[in-house]
Amino acid sequence: MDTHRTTSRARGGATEPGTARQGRTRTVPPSTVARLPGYLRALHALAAEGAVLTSSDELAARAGVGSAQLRKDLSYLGSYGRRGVGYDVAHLAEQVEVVLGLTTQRRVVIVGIGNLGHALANYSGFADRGFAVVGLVDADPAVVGTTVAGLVVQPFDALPGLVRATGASIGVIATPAAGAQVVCDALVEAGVAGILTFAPAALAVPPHVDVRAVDVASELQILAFHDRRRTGTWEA
Ligand SMILES: NC(=O)c1ccc[n+]([C@@H]2O[C@H](COP(=O)([O-])OP(=O)(O)OC[C@H]3O[C@@H](n4cnc5c(N)ncnc54)[C@H](O)[C@@H]3O)[C@@H](O)[C@H]2O)c1
Repeated sequence: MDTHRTTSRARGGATEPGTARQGRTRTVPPSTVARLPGYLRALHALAAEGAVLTSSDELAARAGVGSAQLRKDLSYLGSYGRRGVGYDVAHLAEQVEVVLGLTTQRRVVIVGIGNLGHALANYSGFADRGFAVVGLVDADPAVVGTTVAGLVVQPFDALPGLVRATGASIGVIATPAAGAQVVCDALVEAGVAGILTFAPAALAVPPHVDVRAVDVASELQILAFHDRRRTGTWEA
């Protein structure tokens, strides 16, 4: 995953609330923040299987990281596990959720209801992870007014009112790259705190807004690079 023009907030990682309350402010590094969703997914899977405790080896294996890395990451949360006992699955999941800001449900507006926008709007997995898709917007009159995933697609000029009325704090951009900055500006103007963009374009945002960019083609290019290096085919 590639991130364009992230803000100092995104670059600086997250502040762990428990430590701030205790008078110490511990910053969780961005690389650790990026691994926390994987730990949370593994913890939820363990909980669903009825596990009460887990070891760092087991959790690390499920999350696909080394156990030393996992222990280091969790130490930023003030969670060290108990020697010979391990980690309490429910408690650790709660700690990770607090750090990731998942204790309240986040509302999401999707702009661009084409192939990708449809798939995202219909994806049931967001609700399980603390996100509710509350609004859909498109610029094409043929798309506006249609119902997707139970929501009526709104016109572009309805975006500010929609964000305010729904209390959405995250905007997802699933438009072509050419229109992405205009959509980004409208989302910022409407008051969202974060933007997830799938459009392959660098976006400029003010410092109080975080941007995450999912650039699938770039990820494929990186895989191609590694494949080429492995097979030693460097010449064109
Ligand atoms: N479809 C995929 O699998 C896929 C994969 C990776 C990345 N992407 C990227 O995601 C984006 C969307 O892809 P897609 O395949 O869904 O495209 P699409 O053409 O099917 O849909 C784009 C939608 O955005 C709407 N739109 C265009 N300008 C707009 C604007 N200013 N405001 C509101 N709506 C606007 C269009 O009317 C259309 O409905 C593209 O940037 C694409 O590169 C798509």
